[in-house]
Amino acid sequence: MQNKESFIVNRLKSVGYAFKGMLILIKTESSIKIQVFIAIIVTVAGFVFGISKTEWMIQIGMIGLVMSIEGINTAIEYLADFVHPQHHEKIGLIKDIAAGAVFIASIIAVIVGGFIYLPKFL
Ligand SMILES: Nc1ncnc2c1ncn2[C@@H]1O[C@H](COP(=O)(O)OP(=O)(O)OP(=O)(O)O)[C@@H](O)[C@H]1O
Repeated sequence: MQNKESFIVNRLKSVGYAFKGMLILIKTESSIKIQVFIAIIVTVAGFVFGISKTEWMIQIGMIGLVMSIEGINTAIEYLADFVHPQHHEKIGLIKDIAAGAVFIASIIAVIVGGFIYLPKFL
């Protein structure tokens, strides 16, 4: 019983740490602030254009995809600066690849956004 309780307490603590990490990300990273702003704009657009339930699910999925990869990219940047604060070609490569992942997700999100909203104007 004690084991089960400590399991639940540990899970709750982990959720708390993850929540703290999310707040740090939103408070300190300018790129994620821009993404939050875009997420608000497309959410408002979703209501204005009355997008379908499926379109909402896809839109929310895209927002989650971009923001979560941005979070991982930020963590990689912090880790890279921590393990090697000096300028190094490999650190630059690691950071560029991590940023490339965000770029891929963002391009996909823009294309998906086009599929959702362009027909509303045509
Ligand atoms: N220590 C380093 N050694 C080599 N190149 C680096 C180093 N730090 C950064 N760079 C290069 O500069 C670019 C920008 O790095 P930086 O850490 O400022 O990321 P950023 O994309 O500006 O991040 P942010 O999301 O915080 O705006 C990297 O993608 C990399 O090409």
